[in-house]
Amino acid sequence: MSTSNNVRIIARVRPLLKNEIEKDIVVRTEGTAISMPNPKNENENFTFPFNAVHDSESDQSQLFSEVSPTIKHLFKGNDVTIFAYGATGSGKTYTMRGQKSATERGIIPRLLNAIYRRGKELERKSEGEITMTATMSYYEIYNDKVFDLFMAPEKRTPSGLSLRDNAGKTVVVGLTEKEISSLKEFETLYDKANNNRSTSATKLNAHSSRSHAIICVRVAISNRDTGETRTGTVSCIDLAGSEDNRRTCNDKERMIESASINKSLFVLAQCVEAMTKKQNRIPYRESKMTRILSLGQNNGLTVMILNLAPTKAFHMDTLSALNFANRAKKIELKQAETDYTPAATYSNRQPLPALLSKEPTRAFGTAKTNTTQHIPRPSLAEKSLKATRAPLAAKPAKPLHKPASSGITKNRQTDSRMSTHLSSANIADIVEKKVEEILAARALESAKSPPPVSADVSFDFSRRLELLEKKLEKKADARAEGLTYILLAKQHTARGENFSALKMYELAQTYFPDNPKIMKKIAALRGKKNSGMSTAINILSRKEDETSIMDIEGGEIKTSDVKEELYTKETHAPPPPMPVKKAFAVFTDNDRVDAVTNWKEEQDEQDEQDEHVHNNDLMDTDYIPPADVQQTPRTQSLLKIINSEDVAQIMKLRGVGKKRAESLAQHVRGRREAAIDDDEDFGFKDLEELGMIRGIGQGMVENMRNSLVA
Ligand SMILES: Nc1ncnc2c1ncn2[C@@H]1O[C@H](COP(=O)(O)OP(=O)(O)OP(=O)(O)O)[C@@H](O)[C@H]1O
Repeated sequence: MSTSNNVRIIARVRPLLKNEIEKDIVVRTEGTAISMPNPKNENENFTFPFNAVHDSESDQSQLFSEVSPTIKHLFKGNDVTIFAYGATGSGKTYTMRGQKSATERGIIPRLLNAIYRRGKELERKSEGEITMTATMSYYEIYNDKVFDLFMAPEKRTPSGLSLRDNAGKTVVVGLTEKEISSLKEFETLYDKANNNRSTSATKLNAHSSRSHAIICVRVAISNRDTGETRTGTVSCIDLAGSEDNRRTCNDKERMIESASINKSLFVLAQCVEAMTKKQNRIPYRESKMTRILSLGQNNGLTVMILNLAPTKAFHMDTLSALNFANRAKKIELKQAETDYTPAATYSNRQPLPALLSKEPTRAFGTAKTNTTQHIPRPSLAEKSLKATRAPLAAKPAKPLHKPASSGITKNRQTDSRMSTHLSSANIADIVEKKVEEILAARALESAKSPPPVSADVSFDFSRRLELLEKKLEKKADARAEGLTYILLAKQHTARGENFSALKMYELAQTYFPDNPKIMKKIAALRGKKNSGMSTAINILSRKEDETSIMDIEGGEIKTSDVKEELYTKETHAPPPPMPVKKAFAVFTDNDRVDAVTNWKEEQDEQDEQDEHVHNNDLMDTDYIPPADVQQTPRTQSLLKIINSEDVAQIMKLRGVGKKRAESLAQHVRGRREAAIDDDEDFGFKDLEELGMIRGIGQGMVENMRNSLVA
């Protein structure tokens, strides 16, 4: 047995696609590191070391050599998680699934192939004493709901399948499990199931995955002579792409999908951050995807493939993904039960730099070059196991055919022991978790055999469990929905769409009626309408091939380089006559996550007392611009013209033809019609909001604004 890190992060840069050109390449491989320039200052370079790096020349079989060593671990009865992370169009599906031809098959079919070969070899060598069975389940998480991919979409129940915790593992209740006896059988099932997956075309990828697809293969190795069976599960996850809605030109439905995708990736980032900071509470339960991944919860090996697109068009998304991976790299988990010795066939590798990496995670966009130093230190295996596990680490659930009272007594003992350290909210969590465990055990039992008529489980108790189960499900759904509104609100806030943000917070409030943070945000956003202060606005405008800062102050617009932090924060200023500085950054939702979490890091010390508020990470890290911002006269005139819905007036603005003017007027009309009260201020509130309209953009807004006399 040896000490080893349980998380390996491999970067993979995909080759150029037909429509991409060499001169646009910004991502370079340097041994086991990835380097790319700062989008704001090309003279600066960011460097990120990984366990291994695969450049565009590396083929599917070379990449698979990173994963194949985990099979040994799996056959010893341990769990393995392999996931692909990256922006839309960066090559996740290609990596996990691949193409039909033998050379281009991805990790999943190769893994299955290798499992079969190993199983057959074991059977042959042991002359039948050892046998292997493999069962497969395949599901997707779409809009935070779990759907069985073995089931055709028209047969799905809209609310999806529910999750239960069982002995520290998350179980998807009612999921089809199919035994697969040959590779051929696997391929037929896999192909058929993939047709049930939710994909759609975005501007960035014609077959973009809109869901997280998770394939689980349970491998059971049985010894005929001893009667012993060891079971390990490998989960392969093709995560949905993180994306910038403005670049993908997503419509409303796609935006909701994106909100959900980004929410789970947001929570994933939060989990990773919590693990790296060795926080006791890892918020993995906040989204279904992180719950199922159980990153940092179960004792297993994790291989994360960070897929990167090489060109400038993906610059920000790539930085965001690298930033995410940089955090994940710091995860140190329990000492592995077995050696995890990666294959030595690929040259671009480095032995576990993640374990040695000591540098705290830094935000992107700061002026310094991000080069990680490797400082050896002793293993923190045992310590970090405690740190990375949630304090409520589950004990195996008592099967229901045992006297119910014994299970309950035990739960009580555990709870009272913990209650000296935990808040009442956490105790409620424990109780909820225990009930879920019991329900999960029951779900598993009933899946195996028809429900026994047990004298131990009284009718009353069963009924109580059922009611609790229903209550929990309802609660989870409502909570997920409420969180989605909060996330949407955050996204609108990030884009300066305060009107829509307010609407979203109001919707969220119906799910969390007494939440003081939401109340505060609503009050701030309502108050924003009545603000009256002078402003200097920094707008970070992002175009396909250049990024610049525009300083708008008293009607003057000038372009300048970013000198300090890219993901700027709004700075609060005292009341008039002092001007308030508002820094507004237009960036992707993922960048937003980074920005929010980086901002949070700085605020952490001041905000510690605030932390207990409803234990809600989405709410805790939310950030609302100050309400006290005043617009310049020119901005006000522009907004007045647009909000007038007068096509003739709008057409007088520079660069605006009839079609565009009509479209702008129509947007305003739509907002007016959507307004709830007659006296509601429905018009566009600021330039950023205007720039977010499809086909307008910040450049056009600037143009229109410049055509007005100050
Ligand atoms: N290593 C590679 N070699 C050759 N082609 C690749 C490679 N990686 C990706 N591609 C191609 O790039 C395109 C985008 O890849 P893919 O669909 O896998 O992206 P994705 O990250 O899964 O996107 P999404 O999140 O939108 O589903 C596809 O045409 C794919 O065939």
